Amino acid sequence: MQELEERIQAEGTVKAGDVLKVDAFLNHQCDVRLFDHMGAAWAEHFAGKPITKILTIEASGIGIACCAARHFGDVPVVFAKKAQSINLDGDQYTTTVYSFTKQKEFPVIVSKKYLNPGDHVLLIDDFLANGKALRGLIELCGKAGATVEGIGIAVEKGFQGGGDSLRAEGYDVDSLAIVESMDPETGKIEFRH
Ligand SMILES: O=P(O)(O)OC[C@H]1O[C@H](OP(=O)(O)OP(=O)(O)O)[C@H](O)[C@@H]1O
Ligand SMILES: O=c1[nH]c(=O)c2nc[nH]c2[nH]1
Repeated sequence: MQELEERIQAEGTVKAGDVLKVDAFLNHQCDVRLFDHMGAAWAEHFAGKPITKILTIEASGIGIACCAARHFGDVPVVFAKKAQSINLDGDQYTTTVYSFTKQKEFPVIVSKKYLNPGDHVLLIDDFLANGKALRGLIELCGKAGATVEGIGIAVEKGFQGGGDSLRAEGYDVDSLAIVESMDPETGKIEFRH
């Protein structure tokens, strides 16, 4: 998606440790017009799939998933929580996920009320790196008996391999920008096309 690549080139910075910082528009300050265009792009890619629900993971996926839902007939958006809460009641599907940016394991929790065997799920997230977050969401869908119809990602870091492993397993992964390489010394970012 040209618009997203241009924003990354213009406003993204490359940090040590394979971190791309795009918090000016994607995952701290949020450009909802861009999010809306991203939702439209996924709707075009996944047209014809019987999507009944969007599933994401807190925190950064939530805003993007909500904007995307407007392009999928306002299907419900469910976000997996990364902490237990007194506000979480009843039976839950749970697993654990290693967080790339926080560098520790988190529980990942969805109430059984909000993920069901009849659901055809589109997974949405801001970043795909090693694929840990998506593996967690896929596991929760498996536990619920829900079908994963596809995966929509804003920025995939292709060199970390998570997306390619999922594609090799047959998942339809639509990443709107795939970073092939990035250099913290020069700041140069190259995309896969
Ligand atoms: O493919 P992976 O290696 O799993 O990396 C991608 C995940 O990392 C980030 O989450 P993180 O927990 O770092 O932070 P967040 O709270 O900003 O969503 C991002 O939002 C993805 O969910
Ligand atoms: O802002 C972010 N930058 C990254 O490089 C990254 N990788 C996973 N999650 C990420 N979030």
